[in-house]
Amino acid sequence: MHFEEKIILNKALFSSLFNGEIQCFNSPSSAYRTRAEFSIYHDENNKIHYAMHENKKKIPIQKFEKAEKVIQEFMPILLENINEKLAHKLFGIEFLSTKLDLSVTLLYHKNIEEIFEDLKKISCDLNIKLIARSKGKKIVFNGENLRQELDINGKKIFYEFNNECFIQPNTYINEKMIEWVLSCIKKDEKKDLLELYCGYGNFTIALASNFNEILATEISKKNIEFALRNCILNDILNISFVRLSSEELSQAFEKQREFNRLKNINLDTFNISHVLVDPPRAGLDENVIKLINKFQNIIYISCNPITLKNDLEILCNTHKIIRFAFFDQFANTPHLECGVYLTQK
Ligand SMILES: C[S@@+](CC[C@H](N)C(=O)[O-])C[C@H]1O[C@@H](n2cnc3c(N)ncnc32)[C@H](O)[C@@H]1O
Repeated sequence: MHFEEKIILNKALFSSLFNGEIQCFNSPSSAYRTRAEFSIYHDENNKIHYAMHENKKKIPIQKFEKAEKVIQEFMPILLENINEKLAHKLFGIEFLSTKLDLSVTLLYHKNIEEIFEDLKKISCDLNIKLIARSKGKKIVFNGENLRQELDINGKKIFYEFNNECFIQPNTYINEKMIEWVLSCIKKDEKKDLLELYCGYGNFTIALASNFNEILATEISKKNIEFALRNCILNDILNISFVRLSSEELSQAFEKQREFNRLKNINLDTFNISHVLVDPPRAGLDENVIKLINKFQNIIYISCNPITLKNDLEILCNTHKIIRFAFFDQFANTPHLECGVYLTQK
C-alpha cells in the first residue's frame, strides 16, 4: 500500500480526535529494511534458494528489494558460499544491518556442533558476524554486537545492540522520528523525562541533553544491558535505565510494591515534565494510562493506529493533541507508525 493511501485511511481514522495538520514523513520505497528474514527452499537438485511464505506456500525468491542495500548485495554471495554440509537441514536465514555492520543468522534443524568447522570457515572467508542456531543451541563467530551511528540534527549518536534487542526496522525513518520527538520538546519546559518501553535507548540517548534527569524503563534485560552500554558510548550521565515492565513501573509509582531494582532511585525526586511511550502493538494498558496522564506532556510513538486510537480516546479526557505525525516506517506495506504529542488540558 502506498503512503498516500495510508495517509487518507489514517487521517479518517483519527478525524474525531484531531483535525489539525498531520506531518507526513516519506521513506525510500526500497532498500530501507534493516532486518530481513527468509525461509530456505531446497530444490530437487539440492540447491538452496531464499524463500518467503505466501498462502501457506514456500515461494523461492531471487531478491528482496525492501532490504537495505548491504543485505541485498550480500544475499547471493552468501548462497554461493554455503556448501552441501552447511545447506543440509538449513531452514532459515536472517540478516540484520546497520550503517556500520551486518550480521547473518543461520537456522538449523540439526546439531550445529557437527558443522562447527564449516561455519567457522564461512564466517572467516566472508568476514561476517555469523550466528548459527538450532533448538536450544547458539554458536557465534566474529561477535554478535552491531554498531550503529545515527545522524540526529547533524549530530552523530552511537549505539550498540544485538539481534535479541528490539530494533526499529527503518533507519532513515528512525532518524526522522527521533528528530520529530526532539522538536516536540521546548527548551524552556524541560525538566525530567520518564520513558517507558525504551529498548536499548534509541530515543533516550538522543534526548539526554534535553533533560536534567531521565528515568527510562523497559522489560527486556538484554535491551537494558545495551542501554547502559550506550550511555557509556555517548558519555551520558543523566539517564537511569531500569529493567521494569510498564506494569511494575505503575506499581512502583503507586507505592504498591517495592523493587530492589529501584533501590538507588527515589521516584519522588524526579520533576517529570515529559513522558515518552513507544509500546508494542498492543498499546498501553489501563494502569499505564493512569500513570502517564498525571504528567504535563506526553509523546506517544505507536506502531499500531488501532490501539493508538483507543488509547488516545482515554488520554484526550485529560490531554489535548497538539501535534500528529505519520512515519512511513514500513514502506509499501499496510503498516504505519504514528507520533502524537499531547499536553494537559
Ligand atoms: C516498539 S519497541 C520500542 C523500543 C524503543 N523505544 C526503540 O525505539 O527501539 C517496544 C519495547 O517495549 C518493550 N516491552 C514490551 N512489553 C513491555 C512491558 N510490558 N513493559 C515494558 N516494556 C515492554 C519491548 O522489549 C520493546 O523494547
